[in-house]
Amino acid sequence: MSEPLSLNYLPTLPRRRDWRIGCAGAGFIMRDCHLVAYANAGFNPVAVASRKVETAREVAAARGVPTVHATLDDLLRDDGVEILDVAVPPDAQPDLIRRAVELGRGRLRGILTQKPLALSVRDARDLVECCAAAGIVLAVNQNMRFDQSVRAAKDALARGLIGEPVLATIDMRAVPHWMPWAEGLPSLSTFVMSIHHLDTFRYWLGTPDRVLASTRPDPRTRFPHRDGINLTILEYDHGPRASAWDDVWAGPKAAADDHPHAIRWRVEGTAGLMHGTIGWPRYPAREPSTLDLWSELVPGGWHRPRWPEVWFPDAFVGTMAQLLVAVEDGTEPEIGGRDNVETIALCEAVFAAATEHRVVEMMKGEG
Ligand SMILES: NC(=O)C1=CN([C@@H]2O[C@H](COP(=O)(O)OP(=O)(O)OC[C@H]3O[C@@H](n4cnc5c(N)ncnc54)[C@H](OP(=O)(O)O)[C@@H]3O)[C@@H](O)[C@H]2O)C=CC1
Ligand SMILES: O=C1CO[C@H](CO)[C@@H](O)[C@@H]1O
Repeated sequence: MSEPLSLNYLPTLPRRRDWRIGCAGAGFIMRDCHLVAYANAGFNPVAVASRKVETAREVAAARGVPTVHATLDDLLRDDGVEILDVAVPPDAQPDLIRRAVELGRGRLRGILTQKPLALSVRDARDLVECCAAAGIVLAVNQNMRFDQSVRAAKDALARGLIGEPVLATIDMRAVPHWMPWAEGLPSLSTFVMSIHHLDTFRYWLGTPDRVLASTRPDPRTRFPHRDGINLTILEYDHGPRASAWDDVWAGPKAAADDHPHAIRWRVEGTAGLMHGTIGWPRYPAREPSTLDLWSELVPGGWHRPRWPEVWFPDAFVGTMAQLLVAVEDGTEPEIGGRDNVETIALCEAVFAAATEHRVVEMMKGEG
């Protein structure tokens, strides 16, 4: 093996680390990913609220957040909060954001929402317009773009290291832990899990021109749902094809003892190829994602750069950083609400293609 290839996989950090962040939601992702990452990065969460005050109290004590508000509305009214960080169920998020804009107008500088921004393009677009009209920067925690291997692959693509992209695939054989709020959502795996992979394809290759998809329920998930295992093909008129197998069943769990769950990705180009793994299925163990690259343009055979950071929780530095940088520079965030509207549109297209058994054409520039 040759010298490690130097790929840019880290986020750009803001000049100020002490932006005062208010945390709306205190569930798994806020407690174990957002707040852990912010502590590591030296960010400044000043207050937290949850639906139940006890949840917020526990998280504040565990993660050292100085102020607990009794209600979410109290947090949204907190004059000391400059940046709002939202992590509540997707069907509760739009109303919370609208209320945050109403109560934070003239004070709040930015909002970071969890993915999906909303469960429909219509709602997502409305949130973008509502924040823009109030002068609040809207960014989305669509954080697979900050998975270290996904980001490094984007750098390799942008530098033309594998030539023109031909085929990209993501093969997921892993079991997400659905939260209770997932029951009753209009879509399960498309908007909660596949969205990561669909957004990654958009990040690497852009928005596709059309979508083919198939879905079936997941035998492990006991509540009624339409989209469980998702099989998706994306077509780009300029050439590339992308495909994800989001196998959230992955066989009986006991079989995984000898054949561990995994997410593998691969991108082939006219002058090279790269493939990698996503370490998340081993969470909470810290297993870094990986990338191996071979290119006609980079001498030395296979390159296997490695890094210590992991997607969960380290990538959550990047999603907050992109918002803070945008607020400081007066620019659109790297993953702005407007961009995420197009990912929601892609989720809608995949869900329609799979459930209505038809090829769906994408409208570009949805945001
Ligand atoms: N980007 C990523 O990689 C990930 C994103 N997520 C997203 O983060 C969000 C939260 O997920 P997660 O932390 O796993 O879920 P949890 O169920 O662990 O936490 C949910 C949080 O939202 C609150 N909540 C529940 N229902 C409502 C409601 N109707 N209105 C307002 N608040 C409510 C809960 O309050 P209380 O407990 O006090 O009742 C709790 O604070 C989801 O949108 C999910 O899609 C999740 C995992 C990974
Ligand atoms: O990455 C993820 C892992 O699975 C979760 C569901 O359990 C998703 O919500 C999440 O975004």
